[in-house]
Amino acid sequence: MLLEVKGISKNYHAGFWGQRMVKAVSDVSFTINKGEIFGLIGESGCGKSTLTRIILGLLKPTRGSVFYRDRDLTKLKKGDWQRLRREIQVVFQHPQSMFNPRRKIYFSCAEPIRLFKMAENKGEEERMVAELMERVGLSEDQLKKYPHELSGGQAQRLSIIRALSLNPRLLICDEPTSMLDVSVQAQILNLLTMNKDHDLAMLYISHDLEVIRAICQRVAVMRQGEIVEMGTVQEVFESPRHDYTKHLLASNLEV
Ligand SMILES: Nc1ncnc2c1ncn2[C@@H]1O[C@H](COP(=O)(O)OP(=O)(O)OP(=O)(O)O)[C@@H](O)[C@H]1O
Repeated sequence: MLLEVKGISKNYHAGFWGQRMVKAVSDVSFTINKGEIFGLIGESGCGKSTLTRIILGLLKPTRGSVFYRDRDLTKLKKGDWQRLRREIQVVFQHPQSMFNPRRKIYFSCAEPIRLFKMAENKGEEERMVAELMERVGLSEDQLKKYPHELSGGQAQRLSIIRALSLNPRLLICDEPTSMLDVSVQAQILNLLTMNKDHDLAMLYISHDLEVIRAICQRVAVMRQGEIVEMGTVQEVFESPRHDYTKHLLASNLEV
């Protein structure tokens, strides 16, 4: 097992005086195995972002633990996180947020190479960046551009390749295709799944049932902060047990 989310709950204090309590996530547990793609389906506001931020150590849970290779991520110190950052990468819905808007694309592509001291010298760094560009099918001219000059699909392809270039063990994908055209979505999914044989595990968060069905092995359905159903993709899609899942599948609506 690579990741174990164990009894995670998160309450927020809302309202002007913080007197109202919002239960954003309630007692959520699941595991992700090495190399597995685990899907999390949920409507807007069900607590997906809160959960993602807890796994990434950006938010402390009210209760529960997140074990990554037997270490509790909720108790890690900053220095320990720096070492783990390379192993746990994330791809967001808005790829532009991964790039520094004032620096050219080259800067952002070379950033992880510099951060993790992956290149011996400038020449090697440039070769590594050029290789990244080739892997996503973008010309090297794009490196001289600024992030806002890239299309959403180009930016997402780069953010994925940038994350994968660090050879992470876990990739958290938070609605990576929801802002993109259908034609571009397929490219993104190909890029994500081409690394399948490299033991890369993924937490794939989406409201797109078709995508989840196509790429995941197991799936959890989340509603109002709780997991209402979990199983293999076959179990959940072919014999759903919970009314909410049945409703989602029957209406075949995007959540
Ligand atoms: N800082 C906060 N203070 C108070 N309530 C919050 C806070 N952040 C989130 N919430 C509430 O917690 C619940 C879960 O929010 P969260 O952002 O995790 O959901 P989500 O599934 O990621 O939604 P979306 O897809 O729209 O981002 C929502 O009801 C939200 O209003």
